[in-house]
Amino acid sequence: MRCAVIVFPGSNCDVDCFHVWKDVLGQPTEYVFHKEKFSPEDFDFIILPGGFSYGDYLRAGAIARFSPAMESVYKAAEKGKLILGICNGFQILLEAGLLPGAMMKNRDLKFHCHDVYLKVGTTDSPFTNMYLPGEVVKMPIAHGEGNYYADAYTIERLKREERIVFYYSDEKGNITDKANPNGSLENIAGILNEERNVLGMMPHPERCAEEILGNTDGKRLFLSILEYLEGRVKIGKSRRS
Ligand SMILES: NC(=O)CC[C@H](N)C(=O)O
Repeated sequence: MRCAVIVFPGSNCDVDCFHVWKDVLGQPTEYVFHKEKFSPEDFDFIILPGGFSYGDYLRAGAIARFSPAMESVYKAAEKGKLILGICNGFQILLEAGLLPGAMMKNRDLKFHCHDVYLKVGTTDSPFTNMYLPGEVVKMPIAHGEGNYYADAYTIERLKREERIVFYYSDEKGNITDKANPNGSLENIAGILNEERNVLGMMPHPERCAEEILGNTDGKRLFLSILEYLEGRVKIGKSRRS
């Protein structure tokens, strides 16, 4: 299944994402420079990687969302292609309006770089079908602007439609303020769009997708995508009003 990793000026997780899809999962993978456009038919899956696109000037993701490649990302999203935004990629998806809400600076104004526990909020998605409902996993975070905010109506809707994919939790899965590294509303670490083909998440699954890294909890996210793209799982069993 063909994957594009979009490279913005300042991306720094592009190589890791490329490596996971290409070498760990053995799938065709290409870099697409942010100035290039492509057709929705060219790829099955698109990654907006982490980093500091345009130096995080203005707000993280605020400039990158105007890149020519983003026009192609919009079109691909509309056609139902899978889009995964990790960290800065999530910030870009928010700025682009492909996901609802906004990121603010972490509540303690510090850059957080450490492992976190995450409670899986839904397995009914192309990205999380290989996890168990309510499972607790561990992934690294590394960001200064991960404090997710949305208005009360949007939060209510995200919950009702089971679009909160990961919550920051403690090791036992309790969603507490202490386990919240950045002040995100409802401990939100990742969300889906309404159609469930776009996921934005602050933790880095590509940094925990191989034994050699001491943690493979992120690998199942990429395996879930492959399961879905190869037609072995269907989504839409459990949800939506
Ligand atoms: N790892 C990343 O993607 C860096 C995140 C980012 N631009 C921030 O500090 O908020």
